[in-house]
Amino acid sequence: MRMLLIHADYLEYEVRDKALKNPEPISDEQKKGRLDEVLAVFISVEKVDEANPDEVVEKAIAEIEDVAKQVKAERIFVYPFAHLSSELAKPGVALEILKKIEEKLREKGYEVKRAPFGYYKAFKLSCKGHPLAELSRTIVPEEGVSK
Ligand SMILES: C[C@@H](O)[C@H](N)C(=O)N[C@H]1[C@@H](O)[C@H](n2cnc3c(N)ncnc32)O[C@@H]1CO
Repeated sequence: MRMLLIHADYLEYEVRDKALKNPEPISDEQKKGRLDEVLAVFISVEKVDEANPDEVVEKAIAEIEDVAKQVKAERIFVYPFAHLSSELAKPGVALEILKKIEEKLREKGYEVKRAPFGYYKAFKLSCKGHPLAELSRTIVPEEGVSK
């Protein structure tokens, strides 16, 4: 999994066209979204993650929470982003992993939004520009370690 983490004044998106034949079904309300004072997390789920999705979710939560605490962000925007890797996981697996990340961050008390999966989206992002405002993380499941 590849993550780009941007601490921002705001992130807003608007759904445009389908980017997959069967994108995630969404309500009219989900066609636009915005969060202010947010840690935006752009995530590419990778093929290697398919070996142990639960472990990758746990590691992603730990990394995201570590950065959120450092930048004192209480809102997190989980943003599916297929452009951080050339070895993408299948859409079905990727969506399940992204949903689990969203749910677990919410359980930890963060205000969380997740941008719709499987669409082209316009977005506006206002990066704060401080030294920790732009970070990236790479997460891989342990080789062959079964739970
Ligand atoms: C296109 C661009 O504007 C938009 N931002 C976009 O990337 N859309 C992606 C993700 O929402 C999702 N998607 C599919 N596979 C994956 C994956 N492995 N990991 C993350 N997202 C995925 O499906 C879309 C097409 O790849």
